[in-house]
Amino acid sequence: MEWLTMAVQLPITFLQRMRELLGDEYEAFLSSYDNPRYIGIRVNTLKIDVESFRAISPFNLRPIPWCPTGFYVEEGVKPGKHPYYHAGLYYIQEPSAMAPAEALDVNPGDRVLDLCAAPGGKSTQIAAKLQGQGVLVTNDISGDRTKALAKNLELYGVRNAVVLNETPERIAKSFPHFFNKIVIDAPCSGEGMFRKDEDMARLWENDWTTKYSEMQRDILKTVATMLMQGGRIVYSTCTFAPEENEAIIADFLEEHDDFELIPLPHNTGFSPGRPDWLSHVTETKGERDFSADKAAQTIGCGRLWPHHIDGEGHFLAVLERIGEAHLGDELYVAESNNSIPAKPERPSKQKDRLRGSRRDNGVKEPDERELLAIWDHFAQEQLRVDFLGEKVLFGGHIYQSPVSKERLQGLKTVRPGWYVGTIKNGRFAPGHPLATALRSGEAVRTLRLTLENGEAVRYLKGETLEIPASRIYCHENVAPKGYVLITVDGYSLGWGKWLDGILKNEYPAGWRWT
Ligand SMILES: C[S@@+](CC[C@H](N)C(=O)[O-])C[C@H]1O[C@@H](n2cnc3c(N)ncnc32)[C@H](O)[C@@H]1O
Repeated sequence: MEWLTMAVQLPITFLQRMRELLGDEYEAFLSSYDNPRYIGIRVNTLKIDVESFRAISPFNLRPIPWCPTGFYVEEGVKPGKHPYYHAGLYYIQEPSAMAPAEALDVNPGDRVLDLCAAPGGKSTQIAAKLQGQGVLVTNDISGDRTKALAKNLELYGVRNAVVLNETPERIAKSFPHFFNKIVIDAPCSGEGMFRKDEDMARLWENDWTTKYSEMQRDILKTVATMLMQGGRIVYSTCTFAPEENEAIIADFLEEHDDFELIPLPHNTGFSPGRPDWLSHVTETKGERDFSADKAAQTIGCGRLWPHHIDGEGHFLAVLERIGEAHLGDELYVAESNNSIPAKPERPSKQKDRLRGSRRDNGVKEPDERELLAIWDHFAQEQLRVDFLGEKVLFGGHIYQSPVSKERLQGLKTVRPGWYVGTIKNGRFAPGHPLATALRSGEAVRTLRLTLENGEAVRYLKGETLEIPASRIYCHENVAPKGYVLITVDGYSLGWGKWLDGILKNEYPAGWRWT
């Protein structure tokens, strides 16, 4: 393959196609590759509101026009190297990539599917819009990538997400007409990311548009079966090729007369879709003609161009299913009664009972109900939270799940919900994600660390800290001994265990500051 060397190396066949399509605009497009790439952060409103973050922000912030919680930070700053990043106060995200979740128009209580979700940029953005109410089913076909997805959801303190590692077809069988919002951030040829990620340009092949467009068409068709009437799908790619963009939308509209395209506003940096480029698809790929009516509608799609806006190349389209959505009244979808018992047993009694039951017959393990009761007791004694959803035991761990167990039956589930902890030797050991999703008043003991004396970083490095009892803030008559929620300036970081002036560090080894 031949290349043109700019600040990045660009494939010549790609540039020839862009010259043909863009005409007079081509030179401006090409010179955008010599501009620096933009770094964006998005404030996590599950943890802090935008104004409060602006007041404490360690970086200069410039608003991103299409995302009210998104900001550009200056080149050279390292937003991933700050205790506030470890507190999940913001997500580092390419600015254009913030557009699709905004167009999805998510509200608390919605049932949302993020089908191609790893590493979680859109999922964390959607979760912030849900504000803990409703359900987010987040999925990726790559098992490896779901690990980063789960970790990001945990870092950002998401309480109502299920993480799956499935094919669209298998999810569709379990969730027919279940969702009212779906985002498909489709696998694509990635042409819009060449400036940000040189590997994308290096690996690009001329036939990728054909390969990916077949995949995208199948995904969109399958996903439509999971959307309820009145629901909305946002389809997005980070590529320029019309085969993967307007052509996918025109074909979909042709085959689904119960859907309409909702035109995107073009006042926030979005350029219109390019119906005129569909003839290029027909000519070069020999594909059938698009109906004039459906083709014309694709002008309502949105394109983000690197020579028009401060961000990389993106495409998005909003599709709505005609009809009215009926979500029901529950904040969560799970139907089971999950109330915490009024008078839980003391842990010591539970421990005796569990040990006793093993002694009686030599083999009996505590059953699920007994283990969940230990979690109930911990929550009752140590936390000040109204837990929503269904508590479930899964792979030896306890979760609060926003959907009923039956829904997930047979699906490759990475996380059935919010991981709250596990039972070890008859006692509840709180999980790290329980801490990251708590606000400072929600645990009975809190320790506030600050940036100034370096204690927050020492905690994040896994060090044991000497802390006098007077610094442990305790609710009511609770003693300082026990699990303590550690915060930086009041924003949760993780657990510590305090005893006699020593804070044992419970920050997980894999998350540590290096
Ligand atoms: C553009 S990336 C997603 C980025 C993500 N939405 C974000 O904002 O962080 C596309 C993802 O689609 C996944 N993928 C590819 N084919 C898929 C399929 N058939 N079903 C679900 N996910 C798929 C890939 O593993 C990849 O992680």
